[in-house]
Amino acid sequence: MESLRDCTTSSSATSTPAFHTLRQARRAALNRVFAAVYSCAILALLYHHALKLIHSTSLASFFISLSLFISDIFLAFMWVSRQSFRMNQVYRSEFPEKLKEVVNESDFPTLDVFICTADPYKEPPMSVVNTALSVIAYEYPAKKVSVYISDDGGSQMTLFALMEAAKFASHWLPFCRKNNLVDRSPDAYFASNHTSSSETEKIKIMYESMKIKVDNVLERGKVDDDYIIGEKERTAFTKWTNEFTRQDHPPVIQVLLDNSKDKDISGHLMPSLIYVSREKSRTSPHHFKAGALNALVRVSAIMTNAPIILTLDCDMYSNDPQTPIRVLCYLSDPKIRSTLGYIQFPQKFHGLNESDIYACEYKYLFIANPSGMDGLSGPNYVGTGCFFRRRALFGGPLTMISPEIPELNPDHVVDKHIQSRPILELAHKVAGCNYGNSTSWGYKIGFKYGSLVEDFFTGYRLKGEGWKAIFCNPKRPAFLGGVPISLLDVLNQCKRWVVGLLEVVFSKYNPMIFGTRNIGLLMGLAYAHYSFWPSWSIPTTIYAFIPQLALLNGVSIFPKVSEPWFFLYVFLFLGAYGQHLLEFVLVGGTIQRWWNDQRMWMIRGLSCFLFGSLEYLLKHLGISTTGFNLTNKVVDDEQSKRYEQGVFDFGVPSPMFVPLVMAAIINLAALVRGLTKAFMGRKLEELFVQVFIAGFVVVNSAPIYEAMVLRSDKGRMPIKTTSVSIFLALALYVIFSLTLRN
Ligand SMILES: O=c1ccn([C@@H]2O[C@H](COP(=O)(O)OP(=O)(O)O[C@H]3O[C@H](CO)[C@@H](O)[C@H](O)[C@H]3O)[C@@H](O)[C@H]2O)c(=O)[nH]1
Ligand SMILES: [Mn+2]
Repeated sequence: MESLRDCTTSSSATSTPAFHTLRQARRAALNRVFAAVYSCAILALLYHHALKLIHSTSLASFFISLSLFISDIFLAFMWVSRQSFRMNQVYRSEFPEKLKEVVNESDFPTLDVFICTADPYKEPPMSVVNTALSVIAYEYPAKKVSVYISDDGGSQMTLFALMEAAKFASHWLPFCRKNNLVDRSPDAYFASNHTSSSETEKIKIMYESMKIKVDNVLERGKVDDDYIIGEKERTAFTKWTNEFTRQDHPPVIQVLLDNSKDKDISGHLMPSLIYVSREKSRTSPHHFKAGALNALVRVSAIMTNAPIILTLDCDMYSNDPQTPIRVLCYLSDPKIRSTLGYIQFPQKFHGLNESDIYACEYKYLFIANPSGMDGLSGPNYVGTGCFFRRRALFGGPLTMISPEIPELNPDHVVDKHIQSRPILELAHKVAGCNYGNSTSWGYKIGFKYGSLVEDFFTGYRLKGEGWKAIFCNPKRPAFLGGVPISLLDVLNQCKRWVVGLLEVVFSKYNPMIFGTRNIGLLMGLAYAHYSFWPSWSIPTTIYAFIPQLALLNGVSIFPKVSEPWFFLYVFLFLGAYGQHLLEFVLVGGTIQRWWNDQRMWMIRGLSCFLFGSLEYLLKHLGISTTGFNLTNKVVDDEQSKRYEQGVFDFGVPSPMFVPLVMAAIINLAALVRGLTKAFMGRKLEELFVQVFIAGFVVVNSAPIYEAMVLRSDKGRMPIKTTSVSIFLALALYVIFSLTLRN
């Protein structure tokens, strides 16, 4: 890194062109004006609610008004905090080509890549292999790249797959270089429209046979003797004794490629590839992914100690071999270097269906909002596709916190060979499960413990320490990951996030207090917006049931169409939805995907946000212990066919579906009731807003009705869920009606 700094300061003296530029979004001013107008409308609405509360005539009407008031306060808070993303959106461009002309390769800093995996059955080893190969094949000096795989599953199958990958790499790397490939994940390449030649066929056969071997091993559940060829490999597998389980085992560190001596078939050196499975013991906490990353920070410090660290999830392969050079465009800039903690690329996905039915693209979370935070002090860390300065993990820019041994220091120069005895011994020691426990790892240094969204929490804490970050969103996505393709997987993932976010809310680092004080009002609000995500469930649940139950009982709770307040509601609704649609389309979304995005917000509000909050409560009270439930990455054929057709997958019963089905039923009933009244000639003036909301929910619930009544495939709504929900919806109706009458 030192050398890079030298080279760029000297080149900037001769006024080299900038390697990156920044542009402010043109609509910032417009956004601010709209924000001012919309704020007035919100204040008027709250005033209207206050009046209604004061003038309520019965206990029931008081409670209804109160519930609407509370919902709108939450919506108002979410709206206000969201404005922080809209105040100063910026767009960046980088010029890697220019950098390559000016900076010498030998001055490039070294790079340590971390890839996390945790379970061979939920995260297929072949997907880890593809991710690993895609970064091993980076267009970056091989001598400067080391790829570390953290295997929290402690699986010999994963190690075996990576051994195979190391062998395959010696053919794959020259092939990529020679044909100048951009798709360097073999799976992505072979699935793409590639040119066919005898050479391609040969390498494809090689790839397929590796795949068959790896899948065979996975099927058998262990690595049979006939698959083990070399002596070195045999010794590696002897670690898997009878006592070895994934929760209880010694550390395993295996150097599979060594960039000081291993060459590919064309005689070029290859990057290092190192398998690490940290020690596990049932009696010591392992802190899930944050723990795994910290173990890698330590092990890599001992072995290579690169100043730049790239973190990747096992399913996020590189989609552009130039990415590290793009990153250098920022890291080499002396003007921003001193406080630059990390550079985050957006999470983008392959294999989304056309209308993205589950809205897993998370356009706001991964694209629109980060460019807003980038105009402040930088995007949040999203766990993958992020280049860190190693130094940023050791205290603030001005207040370096030294680790307990000098070898872990970010400045330490490794002067021994990675396979030398002292290095391997120390690496095993720092991969020990008790190693981090008595030190500041996870609290003051490294990735931060204490939240299931360790990424969100770590990025936020780094900002608090004074680090800045950059959002880098090139046209060709730098990384591509997989998305869950069944509704339950989507909701479970989001539920875990909710638990993690609430852990941040109820810690001493609450963004509204600690955040606004330490990282500025707007940044604090931005982090607050995320950490209060679960609170969406409150307005969503209230709006999904109260107006409709009131409608079923013929009680009007919103302004009449002829009243001026009605227009306030119209403005608030159209303003919010209109702005959402506009922003969504501006970041490249289609109208259909926008529709599904807003639908998923309703769905999440009634399911994972609600259940996640409950789970947090149980965890907090010590009643349950939720851990990091991995997102499933294995797909069955039928399921993926349904996904491709854009059909919702319910399949297995889950309590999270119950409120969804209840809402679908109650809204349909309310709509029918409202419409029959209208047909019978009664004026709907008083009930119009309620009928409209019911209608809106019904339209959004179309896939639920279909799954309940029309479908017979395996992804249909389980009968059990439907019947429980019908019963509960009836009960809710009866209770509500009785309360209204008393
Ligand atoms: O004990 C654990 C648990 C998970 N992981 C790894 O963490 C990554 C993310 O897990 P996944 O199940 O894919 O979670 P997602 O919800 O899809 O991931 C998002 O949310 C996580 C926080 O909840 C972040 O860590 C991720 O980077 C972010 O993409 C995977 O590579 C896992 O192998 C571990 O290494 N050890
Ligand atoms: Mn994931």
